[in-house]
Amino acid sequence: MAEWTECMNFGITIARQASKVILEAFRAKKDVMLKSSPADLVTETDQRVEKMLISRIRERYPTHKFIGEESVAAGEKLELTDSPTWIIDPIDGTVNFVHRFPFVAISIAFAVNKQTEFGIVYSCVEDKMYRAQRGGGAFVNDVPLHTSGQEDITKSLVVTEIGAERDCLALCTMTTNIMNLLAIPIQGIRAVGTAAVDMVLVATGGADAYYHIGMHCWDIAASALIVTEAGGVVLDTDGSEFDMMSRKVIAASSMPVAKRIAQVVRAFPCTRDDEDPARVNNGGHCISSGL
Ligand SMILES: O=P(O)(O)O[C@H]1[C@H](O)[C@@H](O)[C@H](O)[C@@H](O)[C@@H]1O
Ligand SMILES: [Mg+2]
Ligand SMILES: [Mg+2]
Repeated sequence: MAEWTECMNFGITIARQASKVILEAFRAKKDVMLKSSPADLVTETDQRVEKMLISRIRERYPTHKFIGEESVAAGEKLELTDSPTWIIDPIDGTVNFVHRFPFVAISIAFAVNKQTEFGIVYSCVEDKMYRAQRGGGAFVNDVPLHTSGQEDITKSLVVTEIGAERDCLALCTMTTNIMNLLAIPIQGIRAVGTAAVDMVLVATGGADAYYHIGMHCWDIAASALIVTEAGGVVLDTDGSEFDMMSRKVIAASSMPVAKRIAQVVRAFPCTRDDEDPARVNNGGHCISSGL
């Protein structure tokens, strides 16, 4: 664990540097581009911040590998090997960034032998630095984090996102999931607009669970470790073992809450992050039945 502390501290330093670029652009006029749907946005700042993070890391750790959201969007192969790999979302919550909705985060995970060794989520506008090292606990601005430990789904506040999909199958699935959870009943549904912040709220105890279908490894790899190091549970939406490439996740305060959500929530078909998007006729996005 201590072996990667120096890397994590470097990640924290460059996240703070990148945040300055994001906050300066946050207030400025933005040129917005679309990716996989009318709600899947990217700006020049997303691309610039990712390039800045990767070049600074590469300068210090020339043998390390990268999985970056915008590098993959530009055609780079998404492959997690046993090599030390930085998994980066330069701006998580780009729709929020474009609208100046004050929740945008930099998410940086670091994996070796396909196991996440540390995770950093920097919520820039809030100035909250969430971090965790495997086996070392979870912290926000150096204060220890613990989940709520809630085991009763009827006393739970659940966070989710509608995501970027706008096809009928995805929208029907997402809204049906929300309706079925509310009918249990749970005490509320929230959506912050950034998967990374949604998920670290479970680590803070401010939410009792988060689930989502369709996000990517760079959205959640860091926050998944932060949740487990805060005493939480992270599973696939079908209740099986979490796999950061599956694009389906439940993060919860306890196993009973996680398992209860897995009983209710249904996923729509999604290509895995590590599947060749060329094999899928919609550019690697979640498959729509065209209903
Ligand atoms: O803002 P980005 O990095 O694109 O990540 C968002 C993702 O695109 C959406 O589909 C999810 O619903 C959000 O929670 C992610 O933050
Ligand atoms: Mg993201
Ligand atoms: Mg992003």
